[in-house]
Amino acid sequence: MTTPYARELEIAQLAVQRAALLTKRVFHEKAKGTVSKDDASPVTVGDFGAQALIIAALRHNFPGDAIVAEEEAAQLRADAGLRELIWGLVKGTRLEDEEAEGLLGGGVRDVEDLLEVVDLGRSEGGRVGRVWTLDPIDGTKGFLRGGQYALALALLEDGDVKVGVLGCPNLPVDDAAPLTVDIGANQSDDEGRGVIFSAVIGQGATSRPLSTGGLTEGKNIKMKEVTEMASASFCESVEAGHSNQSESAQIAQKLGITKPSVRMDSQAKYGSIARGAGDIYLRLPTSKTYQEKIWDHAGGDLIVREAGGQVTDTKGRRLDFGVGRTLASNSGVIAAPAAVHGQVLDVVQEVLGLK
Ligand SMILES: Nc1ncnc2c1ncn2[C@@H]1O[C@H](COP(=O)(O)OS(=O)(=O)O)[C@@H](OP(=O)(O)O)[C@H]1O
Ligand SMILES: [Mg+2]
Ligand SMILES: [Mg+2]
Ligand SMILES: [Mg+2]
Repeated sequence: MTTPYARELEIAQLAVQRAALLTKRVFHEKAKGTVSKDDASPVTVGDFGAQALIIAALRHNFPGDAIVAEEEAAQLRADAGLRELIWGLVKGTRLEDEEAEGLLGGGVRDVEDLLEVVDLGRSEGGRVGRVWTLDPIDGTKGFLRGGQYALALALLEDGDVKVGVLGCPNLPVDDAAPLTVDIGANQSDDEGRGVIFSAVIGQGATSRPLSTGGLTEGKNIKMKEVTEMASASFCESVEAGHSNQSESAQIAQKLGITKPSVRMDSQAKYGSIARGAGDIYLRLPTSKTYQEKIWDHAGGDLIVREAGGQVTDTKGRRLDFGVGRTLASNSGVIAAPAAVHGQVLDVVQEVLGLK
């Protein structure tokens, strides 16, 4: 019998690996084709290009599955220059290994098809059936700033995360490399950087170097044991608008944490704590109206849980990916080693006045 989700995992990892070739090219270009979305957040030719390449691989391999992806083609339909720029990048992006490229299959046919594949990610999600969540560049602000970013892909089945893949081109390959605090900019994908984190439900979590060809061998990863809070630190967002940083400082103080938080963009935070390079990921709501998006958390949630962690919101509920495109029934995120999650949750609730 084959291992459950083996094919989904292989395709997801290869699709992320191929799309990372494109995002790395854009990362090194000064002009990244940035446009502003309706909510004033940025999107680049890298986001659109990576979304097109990953969805083309899913369309070919799993034609019946629904896809919930972050970007949509409306802005490309209105801007011929922008879509030609993206098409130029997409058509030239192939894995160096022909067998791996063959497995992905299909590809994007032409500019018209580019718009079509991007818009295949408009599913409303939900509690029934197979749904892929895709964030082609998670941490676009980090990507623009020269910080961390991630290509994030996950498979939900009936609302549960079954497969999670995070490609992090700017993180060290070495699982034991310490996280540096000055991590909000000046990151690179030089030699020794670029990693894919993956997990399948019930099968543990792995990391492997991001390659330009086929998949390299993976290693199992585990969260670090936190024996005393004084030696731990939080891993948090860079953008002050994405997580309440003054409340997290109070929580750290109450827990006896003295080290400064490691601020890092994107789901690279989940990957970093899953491999034991960081300890605890905290994301505290900044507004009552913002709803977290499922593509910002699905992959990271499974990778951390499969590495020995627990992930809940600030009310202690598991993240619910089955309610649509957002985590409408959750508020904030606490990801920590299972043994200390309860202790962190207690203090979070005390500071937020939730108990
Ligand atoms: N107001 C608000 N509150 C919370 N979260 C928000 C908010 N606005 C945006 N986002 C989402 O944050 C995603 C990036 O999260 P990060 O934790 O990496 O943020 S940060 O860049 O480190 O600050 C980012 O993902 P990308 O758009 O893929 O970059 C957004 O989806
Ligand atoms: Mg995101
Ligand atoms: Mg994104
Ligand atoms: Mg975005």
